[in-house]
Amino acid sequence: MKWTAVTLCFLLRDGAVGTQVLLGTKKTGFGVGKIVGLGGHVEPGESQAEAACREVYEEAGIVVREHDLRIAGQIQFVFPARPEWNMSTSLFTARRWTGEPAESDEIIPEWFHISSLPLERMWQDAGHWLPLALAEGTVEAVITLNEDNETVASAEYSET
Ligand SMILES: Nc1[nH]c(=O)nc2c1ncn2[C@H]1C[C@H](O)[C@@H](COP(=O)(O)OP(=O)(O)OP(=O)(O)O)O1
Repeated sequence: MKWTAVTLCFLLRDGAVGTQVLLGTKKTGFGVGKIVGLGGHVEPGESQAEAACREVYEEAGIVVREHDLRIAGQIQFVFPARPEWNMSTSLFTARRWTGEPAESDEIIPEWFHISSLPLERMWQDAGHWLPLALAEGTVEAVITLNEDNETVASAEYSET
């Protein structure tokens, strides 16, 4: 099976009323209209961490240094009806960065409380793995989508 290497990076900040995560509404491309994590394709010659930092900067104008990334796990997104969409996704979180989130051509960034994630506006599978990825451990998951490429056929995951 062919996997496209992609990343997702979740910036976290603590406020008076709990922890928030930076997500964003996708304006173009894959998952347009959905609220998603910042991230995207790993370019040739790039590490996954380098790609995560680059994508966060391109999508929201925020500078994250590689050593401030925490590895939060790995997800295989399987699209049996569109195998060319299969993605192997490296998850990261970060609590240190520089800059304020700014809208880009790709994303409208927005902070959300991790206790009230906008799951109804995200990929349906996010409810299976995102809360785990935002906790302190790591999550390993295989998410298989239905023929509609939207709803979840199966979700196998483990948390460490
Ligand atoms: N089922 C799924 N649930 C989810 O929450 N995120 C998913 C997903 N399947 C893919 N993703 C994420 C992983 C990756 O960060 C993103 C796809 O990469 P991109 O946003 O970079 O793609 P685009 O084609 O829009 O952009 P370019 O890389 O600029 O071509 O979608």
